[in-house]
Amino acid sequence: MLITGAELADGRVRDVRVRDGTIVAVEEGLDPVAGERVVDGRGRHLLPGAIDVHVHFREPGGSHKETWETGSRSAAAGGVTTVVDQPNTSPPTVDGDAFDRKAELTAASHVDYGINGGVTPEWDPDALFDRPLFALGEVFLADSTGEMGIDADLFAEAVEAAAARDVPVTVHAEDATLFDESALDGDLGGVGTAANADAWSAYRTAAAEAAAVERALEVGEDADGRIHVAHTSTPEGIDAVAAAADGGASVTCEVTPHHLFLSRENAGRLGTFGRMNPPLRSEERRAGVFERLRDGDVDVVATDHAPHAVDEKRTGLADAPSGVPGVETMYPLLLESVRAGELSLERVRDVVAANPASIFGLDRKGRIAEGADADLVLVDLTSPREIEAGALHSRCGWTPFEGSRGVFPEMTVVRGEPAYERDPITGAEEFGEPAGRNVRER
Ligand SMILES: NC(=O)N[C@@H](CC(=O)O)C(=O)O
Ligand SMILES: [Zn+2]
Ligand SMILES: [Zn+2]
Repeated sequence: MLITGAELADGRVRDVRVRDGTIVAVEEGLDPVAGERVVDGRGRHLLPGAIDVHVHFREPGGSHKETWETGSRSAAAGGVTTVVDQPNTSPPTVDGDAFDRKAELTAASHVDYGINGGVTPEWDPDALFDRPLFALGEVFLADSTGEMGIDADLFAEAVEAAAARDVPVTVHAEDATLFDESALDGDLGGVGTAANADAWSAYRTAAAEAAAVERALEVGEDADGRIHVAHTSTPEGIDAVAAAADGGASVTCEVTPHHLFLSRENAGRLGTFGRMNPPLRSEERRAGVFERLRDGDVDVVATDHAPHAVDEKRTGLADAPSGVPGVETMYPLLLESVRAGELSLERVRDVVAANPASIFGLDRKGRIAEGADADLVLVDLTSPREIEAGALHSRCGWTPFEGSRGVFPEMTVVRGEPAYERDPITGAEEFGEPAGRNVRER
């Protein structure tokens, strides 16, 4: 495949040649060779495929919410070429058998993947570390979907075990002792009202995140381990990680599209569909998180793609499961911010591709350069579309970003094979055969 005349994130206009799944040339004036497919990239941008280090594809155990096939289809259509699946499936990915079972299901994946190992009192670290594990995580410091919250001692033990093998630990940082139980008492205004939806944000406080981030950083430092804080939802959490990193610690943080683009002001519209952990924050905190993305303290944007069925989300606040889908809309929303002049394209490239690749040691991924895997996304920054659930591919069938604008891929390529293509003229879509490969297999 030869992609001609596309602009790269740094402004260079280049032809990119792909052979046997690898980028073999990034040059000007390349001529097609016999039999080579030529893709006209003129007027478009060519970007590295996103590496989404935080998804919940729900299998095994939750196939009515999402499957490896539907989740990875959604990823490909959103320009995500590698996903990392989290362990709160059923059974949880905490031992060798559970890991192997999940690994079999990934045969349906349209994109490359990593499988994380989880930590519960029953976990089997030797069996997990023996396998092509992506990383530990998310390790839950408080209960979330799957009730995998663990205590301080087990957390320290897990971080030490990972540090001994130089494996990073992705942490869900909330401290349940600092949740405000009173926020869930009394009259919550009934299902579907703004007061009802907003109670979740009042309950799972910003202070609970800050305290847990501090604890994770301390434990990481004591063990000389590598800590990656998942879905950091507050400026305070991001600043704590940045300060520790400045002090020389091996720590990074991730933020989600929902904490960047939604706030408690959207609670009325979203109702229980806006319930997730950590919860939506004030508009002021949301703006602070976005500022830190723009200015450099945020290392990674990852989706925490956490699909639940519509009828599950429609129950009352107390019963609705936490989590929102997002794997297909992350790159589009960020690219729309680029189009609007709010973020630079290089910054977006770094947080979705280059940084996750370097933090998690994916040497062949996250960049457009000779010798790298040909994981590529072609986009037309002049053509945003309105986000509609009906046009997305997740099995869950809804999105918290309904009605927002996004710049969606024209084409997504995984190791040289088209995983998704949209005909810009007819709008018709095509998906390639499942091609996913464990990024730790090599
Ligand atoms: N974020 C969520 O609210 N839910 C996630 C679990 C998690 O990431 O905490 C899920 O798996 O549903
Ligand atoms: Zn989490
Ligand atoms: Zn998660």
